[in-house]
Amino acid sequence: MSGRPTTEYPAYQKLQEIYSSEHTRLVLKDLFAQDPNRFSSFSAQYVDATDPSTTFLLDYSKNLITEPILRTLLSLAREAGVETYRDKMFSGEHINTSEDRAVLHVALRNSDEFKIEESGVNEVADVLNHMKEFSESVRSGSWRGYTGKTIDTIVNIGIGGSDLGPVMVTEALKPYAKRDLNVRFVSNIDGTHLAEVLRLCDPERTLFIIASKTFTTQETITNAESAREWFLSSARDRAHVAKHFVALSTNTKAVTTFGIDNANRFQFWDWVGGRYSLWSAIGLTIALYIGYDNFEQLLRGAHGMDKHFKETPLDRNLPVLLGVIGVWYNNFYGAQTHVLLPYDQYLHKFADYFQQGDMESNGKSVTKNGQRVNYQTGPIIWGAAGTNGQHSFYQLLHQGTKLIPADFLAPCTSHNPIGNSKHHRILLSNYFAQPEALAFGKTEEEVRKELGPGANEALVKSKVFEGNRPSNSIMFPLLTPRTLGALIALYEHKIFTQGVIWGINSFDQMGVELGKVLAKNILTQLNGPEDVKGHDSSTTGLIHYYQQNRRE
Ligand SMILES: O=P(O)(O)OC[C@H]1O[C@H](O)[C@@H](O)[C@@H](O)[C@@H]1O
Repeated sequence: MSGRPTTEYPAYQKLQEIYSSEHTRLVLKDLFAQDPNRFSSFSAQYVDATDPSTTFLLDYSKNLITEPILRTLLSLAREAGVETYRDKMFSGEHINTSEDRAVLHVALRNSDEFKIEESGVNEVADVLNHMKEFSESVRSGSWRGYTGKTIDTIVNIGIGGSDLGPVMVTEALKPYAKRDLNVRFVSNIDGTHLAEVLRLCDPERTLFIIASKTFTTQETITNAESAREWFLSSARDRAHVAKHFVALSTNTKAVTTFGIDNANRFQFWDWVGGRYSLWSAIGLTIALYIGYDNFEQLLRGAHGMDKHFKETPLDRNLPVLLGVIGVWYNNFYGAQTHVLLPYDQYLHKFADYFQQGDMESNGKSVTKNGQRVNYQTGPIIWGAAGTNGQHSFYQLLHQGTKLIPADFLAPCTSHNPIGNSKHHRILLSNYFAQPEALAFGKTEEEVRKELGPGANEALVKSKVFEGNRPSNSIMFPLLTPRTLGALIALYEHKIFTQGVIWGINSFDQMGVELGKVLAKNILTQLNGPEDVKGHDSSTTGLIHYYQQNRRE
């Protein structure tokens, strides 16, 4: 994150040479045949230092790497200053230079271990207590709505980082949830989202959580105002808002203006980036759903990974290993995307979550010093829960023309062992089979043998799997709050590592601004064709079409 283009580091140039001279010889089948110990050399077990039951295995042996390549990739991380910038982050230095802010999501889950000087850090424990008290009163039924009834539905209104984290985690940790409490999410400005959720709510028993770091986000404020209107059409008296609306925000003034009691505001700070905020007050919906103690376990799990990232030498540092291996494909093999494939239905929002986490962080094309990069930065992140993907897009993973590095994740034990774990064994057999098929493929010779003499030539070719498609596999005993915390932090620090290597600022998001500004202007021009001014002919034509065809 020094802002130096990554191509200037000696290790980068060395990697370029290695790639040019060796990549045709990097064949997984051969690498495994040559080294019977490849799995043990290229895998590692993570164990939380204070809770050995929080553990996972990372197998990175099915990657197109050798020891010298990995060593050179780690040299690149060192030359780019990953260790220095990691320490700067943990000590509260303002590494988000464009916004002059510290980057301290690690302080939100710090059980007092790392000493961090930054205003607000000493308030973290108070906010957690506030969240504990509040979530316990709602869950126990002592918090009552305006007619004296208990709360049975939480509606989280927020977008981006104020939505995706709570959505992903409440889905992932459903087995720990209070099942008689419904959680619903409204993010999209499309009135359909709010309308369909409100249809499921009883105003006497619904609690709205207005989640917005800035409390100025158009979608969230508009949805919150409409929700308040809906609520007041039953409750009538504005004084009842206090029992049904709480805010999670850094913006005290805007929350008060909205009419939310200061006692019902949960504070956080500008050093928490939206996409790193589920650990802050933004996690209130999570605490309400799974209980504060489980929320705390989630924080502890992340803290364990923070310690690992901070203290482990780079060659055994799991986020760093994932980061540099990703750089290898992204910058040398020209891979454009990275796919996340959790074989756990509870993790079905994992890829959606890390689309923001990764793409908003590393989707940048200038360095921290303002120089246009002449190399690739953040990959396109996508994915879906296994085995569904196998029946849709895996065809392209196996036989398409693109290289798509993949991460496969799975629990050894299911929370739902129905049929004596029959389902889970089938699920896992697929989890094991897919990376194997991707890596080792199926040769023409094997296909011929299978089809027998005289087989149609085109058919033979179409059944060949070239293989040599890389993947990481991550396995954990059970998806617990603590394990999930560790896994999320693993990916957060991977993203950090890559951002430092690419010399970009992973912590601002200027790219979301332009569209917002244009939309505000266009909103004032939608009445009639005479209002539409200052656009290209395409935009003008589209707005005119809308004006001619709307039925309002
Ligand atoms: O929480 P807020 O302030 O409503 O922001 C919601 C989202 O807005 C923008 O799209 C970006 O800044 C995101 O990073 C952020 O998560």
